[in-house]
Amino acid sequence: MTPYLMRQTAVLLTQLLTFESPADAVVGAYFREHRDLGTKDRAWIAETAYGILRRYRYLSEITANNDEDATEDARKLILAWLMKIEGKSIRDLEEVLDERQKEWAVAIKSKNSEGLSPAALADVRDWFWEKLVAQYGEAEAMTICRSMFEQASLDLRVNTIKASREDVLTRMLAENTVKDNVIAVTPYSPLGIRMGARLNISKHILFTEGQIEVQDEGSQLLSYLVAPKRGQMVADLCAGAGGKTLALGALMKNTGRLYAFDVSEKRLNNLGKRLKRSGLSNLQAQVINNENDLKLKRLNGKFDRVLVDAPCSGLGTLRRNPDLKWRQTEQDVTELNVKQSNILARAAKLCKAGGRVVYATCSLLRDENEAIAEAFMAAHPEFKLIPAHEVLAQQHIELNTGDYLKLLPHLHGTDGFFAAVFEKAA
Ligand SMILES: C[S@@+](CC[C@H](N)C(=O)[O-])C[C@H]1O[C@@H](n2cnc3c(N)ncnc32)[C@H](O)[C@@H]1O
Repeated sequence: MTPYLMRQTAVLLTQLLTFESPADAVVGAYFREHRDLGTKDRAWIAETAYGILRRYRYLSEITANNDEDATEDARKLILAWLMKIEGKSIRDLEEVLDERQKEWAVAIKSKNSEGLSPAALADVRDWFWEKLVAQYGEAEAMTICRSMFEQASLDLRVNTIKASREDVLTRMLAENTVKDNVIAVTPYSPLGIRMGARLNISKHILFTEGQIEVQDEGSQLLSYLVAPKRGQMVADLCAGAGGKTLALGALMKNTGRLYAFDVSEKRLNNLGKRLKRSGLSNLQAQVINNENDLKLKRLNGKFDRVLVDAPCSGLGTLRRNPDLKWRQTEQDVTELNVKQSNILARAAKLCKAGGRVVYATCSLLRDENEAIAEAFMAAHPEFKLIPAHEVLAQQHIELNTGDYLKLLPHLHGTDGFFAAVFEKAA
């Protein structure tokens, strides 16, 4: 660490802590504006800033920031991060600190976690903590929150339209793609590869040629839960940039018809770019105004499978998006619940008799998960719940989390996901 790096990180952190935009967008824009920063410096700045976002509440409480000077507060947070989380001593940092910063360091050193609330120790907002405790109990809620302090692994999905997992693994091992070959198959997804070390895969030839995609193992499993068959009609109603759509297309072996809908043109454009690499030709993307868009009407009752990867709080992805802890409010979740129910109800109409609807989120909250699924079943007696583990077992994936698929980072090594499979009476 140098005074220069400290300054750069403090400026970036000050922007991040306004919580006006998603952290990945802020960091991306910052690096585009500071092209002079070298690779190592960028890595240090990004890792420090993300680390602080993960531990923001705890670090803020022990630095007792005064909120008067945002850059000064950011510098205190960096110091607290280095000392309390990275284990640096005042002596380690002495050379890079000015006199005032040394005083801050002495004050930070004297602080411990005594007197901090459980929510502060879990590093989440009170409302989220209370919901987690009500669902999981205090001990597991703490384990879940702490598991989100870790960086997520980099998971890849092999695109079976173009390659096999064996071939990709052999090639990566042969060329030493990851230093020390910290690379393995994923425990559950038959198409996943997990990289133990972070690297920029987007320039790798296997990526540019479309043989691999970046996709969390949990997200890969959701596509298996949809279990589309060759030649079927499948809709991805909230396709976004198409992480799951592309996986579905590959599972369909590029046959049948796959529709990708989303309200965001920008996200569907990103899907377009990924589609070119994928080699899929069975996919049609369409922007809709909302789930009641008239464009969907002619498709009522036509689909064998409908995936609702619903807009959600994203609170299962805090390892990757720690800023969501501070940006999402309880009110946001209540508003999302209305959208989630409406989109799921619309999916029910698109589904044909004997077909299936899969409802999924990357949230940990009952309000966005079980509560939506239960209300759906109560309002739609023509649908029955198919146990998720049975659907996975039929595809030789041994993973039993009960009738619903419920993935948690500390148990499954994936992001937090929820999914329910509903089948419409024939
Ligand atoms: C969880 S994200 C989807 C991620 C995507 N399936 C993937 O795997 O990359 C939810 C998506 O729902 C979209 N969305 C929000 N409201 C919608 C609506 N009423 N109808 C369809 N899509 C909607 C958002 O634009 C967002 O892209």
